[in-house]
Amino acid sequence: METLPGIVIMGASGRMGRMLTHGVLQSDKARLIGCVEKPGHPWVGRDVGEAMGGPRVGLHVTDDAVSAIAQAQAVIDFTAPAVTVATAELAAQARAVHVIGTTGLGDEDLKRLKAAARHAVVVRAGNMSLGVNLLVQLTRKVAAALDEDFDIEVVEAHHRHKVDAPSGTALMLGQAAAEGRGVALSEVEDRGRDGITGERARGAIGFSSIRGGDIVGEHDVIFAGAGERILLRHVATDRAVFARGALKAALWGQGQRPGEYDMLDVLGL
Ligand SMILES: NC(=O)C1=CN([C@@H]2O[C@H](COP(=O)(O)OP(=O)(O)OC[C@H]3O[C@@H](n4cnc5c(N)ncnc54)[C@H](O)[C@@H]3O)[C@@H](O)[C@H]2O)C=CC1
Ligand SMILES: O=C(O)C1=N[C@H](C(=O)O)C[C@H](O)C1
Repeated sequence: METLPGIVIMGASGRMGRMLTHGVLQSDKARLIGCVEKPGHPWVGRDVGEAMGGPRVGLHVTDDAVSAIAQAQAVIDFTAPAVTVATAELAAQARAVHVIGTTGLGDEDLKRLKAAARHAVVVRAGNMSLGVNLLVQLTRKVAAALDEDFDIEVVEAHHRHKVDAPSGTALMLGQAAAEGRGVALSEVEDRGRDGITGERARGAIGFSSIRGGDIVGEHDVIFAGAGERILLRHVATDRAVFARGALKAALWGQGQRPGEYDMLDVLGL
């Protein structure tokens, strides 16, 4: 069915790349037209189905991102900041929807994504699951309802291979809490406590990160007052929740005007 949007997966052999490849292959709403890996990766040149340990699917993994993306209607990208910024330029040239799950992007990276979004649809979120995006909205509401007598702490836990901290999700939750309180996150965030830190600053939003084993992704937002605590929690047990959200975003983005969007736009939350 040539009319279904053609999707390219960046970082196809990664933890998320495999989930995404599987998800698009299973979908009756999209076609998998490209799987990209970095030059020299052992999967390059192999059939992606076989590389994943299953039957052949007739699509070979490539390291030629330029040619793959030129044919795409959407590119799904859960890789690393430098790869994502380079991919944004290719997706913009192809006018393809760029769905970005990559976290750990810096201010300079974000500027370059904004530039790409002048020409194409860019959907970016530190977490693409329905549950976390709902939690973002709940966090904003609870933070707006409580004053600074309630201390806000965001605690996240991930697998031992994760390279960035705090997680992209923790930052989304911290941002929502700050917006609920009507303050700038940059003014109140408190990261990486160690040593004699002094008492907690009133109004601070604290972040803590746990890394270990195969934890998929867990996030708590704690509102700690005198004599009571409210805990909002999301636990991901299967990366398929992120892949489902990313595919939904790739399909939603077809026909949207160029610009920057997030999963709240996609999910209508
Ligand atoms: N927004 C969300 O819902 C989620 C975001 N993430 C984020 O996605 C990113 C990737 O996470 P994982 O899959 O766990 O990492 P991973 O390390 O398993 O996968 C990254 C893949 O990108 C590939 N890659 C590196 N350079 C490349 C290049 N030039 N071209 C093509 N591929 C290249 C690597 O070889 C690797 O296979 C991280 O930033 C993570 O935080 C992860 C899960 C959910
Ligand atoms: O690296 C991961 O694995 C995850 N990264 C995202 C994040 O940084 O929040 C989303 C999810 O929690 C898994």
